[in-house]
Amino acid sequence: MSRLIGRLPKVGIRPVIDGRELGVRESLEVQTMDMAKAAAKLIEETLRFPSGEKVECVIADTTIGGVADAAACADKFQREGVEVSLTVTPCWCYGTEVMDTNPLTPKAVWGFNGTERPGAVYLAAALAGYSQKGLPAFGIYGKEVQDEGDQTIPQDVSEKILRFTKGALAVAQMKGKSYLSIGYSSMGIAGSMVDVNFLQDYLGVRAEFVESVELLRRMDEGIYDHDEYEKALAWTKENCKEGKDYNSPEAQKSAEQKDAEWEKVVKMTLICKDLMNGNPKLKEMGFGEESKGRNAIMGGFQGQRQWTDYQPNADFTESILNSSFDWNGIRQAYTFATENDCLNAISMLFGHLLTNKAQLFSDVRTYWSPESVERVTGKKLTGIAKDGIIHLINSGSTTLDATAQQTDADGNPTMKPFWEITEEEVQKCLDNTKWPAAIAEYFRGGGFSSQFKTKGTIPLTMCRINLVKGIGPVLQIVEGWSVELPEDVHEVLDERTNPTWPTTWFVPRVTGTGFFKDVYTVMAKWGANHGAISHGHIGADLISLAAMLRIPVNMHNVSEDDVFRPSAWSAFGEGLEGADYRACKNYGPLYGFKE
Ligand SMILES: C[C@H](O)[C@@H](O)[C@@H](O)C(=O)CO
Ligand SMILES: [Mn+2]
Repeated sequence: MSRLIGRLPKVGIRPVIDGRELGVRESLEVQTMDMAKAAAKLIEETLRFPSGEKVECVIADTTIGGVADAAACADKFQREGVEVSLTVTPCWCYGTEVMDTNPLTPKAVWGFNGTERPGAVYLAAALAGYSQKGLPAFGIYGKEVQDEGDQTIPQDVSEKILRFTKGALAVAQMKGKSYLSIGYSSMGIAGSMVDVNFLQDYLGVRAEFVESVELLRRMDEGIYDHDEYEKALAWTKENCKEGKDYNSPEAQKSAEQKDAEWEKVVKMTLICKDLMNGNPKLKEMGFGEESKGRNAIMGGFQGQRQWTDYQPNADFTESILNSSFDWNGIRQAYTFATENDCLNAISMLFGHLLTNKAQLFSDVRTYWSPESVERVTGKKLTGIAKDGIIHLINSGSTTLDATAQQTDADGNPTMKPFWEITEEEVQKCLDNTKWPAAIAEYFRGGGFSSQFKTKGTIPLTMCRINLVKGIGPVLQIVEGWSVELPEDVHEVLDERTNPTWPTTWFVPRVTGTGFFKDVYTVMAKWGANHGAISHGHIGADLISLAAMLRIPVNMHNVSEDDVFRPSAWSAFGEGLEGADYRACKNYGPLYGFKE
């Protein structure tokens, strides 16, 4: 396994019970503990961290029948590094006496839907207590009544347990880590004006700043692993084939200049990794401070313009970091934004922590109506693309995994967590990517952009956090699919924009109403120039995660049945989206401590 940084938070399971001894408690001990064990088994057998390790659960030493038991459990959880709390019970318990009062731990309560003992009544009492005390908790209650001895976890319950746990673990993994800003504001892009207080208050993430000149210093002074550099350069020459040079003959660089640029972009990649997470090799070389890194769970590179006017762009660096492999083999993808768009990096991090997969970073560039496509290509869009497509494209930062050259068990194109990716699939991702010289009018300093197109049809979810003065952060989410256009249509559309960059043709799932009226409206409602795109339909997971972080969702196309938020959200009224805004405002940022 290849963990990038940090501790692995554990999931604490709290079996709560009716505390009345001499009959009631004793009769429930086994059933209650068994529920805890079943929940732990489900979580441990299903969930993994993006670094590949299995998620670990910690069960309280005893069932919890009153406040003394609850306190003993809280102590154990603290000792064991528990940062997520799931309470389970089949019976009546004393609501606030057995509750978990840690305000920073995301919480859920699963009340067994049976008839012999009132688990659901306890759930209602518990959730009322959590609401009254301002500690939002997710309530989990199966749709169908189960018999007393039934130890299975129904499908609807397991879905909710896993959705809650994935989101809560994402919250816990971010906490205490850093966003590493290399350079600062890029081309006036608001998302690159890193908002230190937003990171701190909402995510528990600190902002770390490094001036890009540090890359020059480390290159000039040889502060990188020289053996790794030789290996990386050889691998790059072997696997990263230069594409067509689209520059005018006068603007084209010589082969020697290009070779020198390749050497630089490879060094930049090594150095950015070291800046994020450190490297023991540097300590051996006498650079103790540099060897430590910045504890970064994500980062971004300004590039444009001061750096790129002068030096090769970081497209290679960004694409390789965001991929699930490099010269060292198959590994966890980094989360690394181009144009230092911190808000897009956070959106990518959400996707990465929820799916364990590498993420795409794109400009949400062009809405192509069927009419426009027909006008410029003479061809009609067909299949799922028939009502229009959105061109996702950007220099740098899109993972090479997004070539979608990996396959699932049924042979369909997909993107996978790194531990499921094979060497052959890595090779196919690389073989389907070319590296054309950067367009000189944008990138005077040169460099190489990754050029590929995403295979269709794979399910995708695009999301994006935006900061809105007066509200704070809001999250937008759109589920859809990649679509592959016939080569002649692709070429005409691609050549009109920047053919040196990676393209994903995206079809959002539209509903005919509101923000999802049609493809045009989805594009028109997008809140910024960038989107973070994850493989899979993960809108519901993102919605639950956003609620944990008190970030309202301003736009999504997830079915109402799949929207799962803390039970207190129902107290803010019936319209789900308006209630989400009111609830997030009421609770405020998770780490926004005020006097
Ligand atoms: C080359 C240009 O400056 C691009 O980088 C620009 O179109 C963007 O990506 C803006 O987000
Ligand atoms: Mn961009």
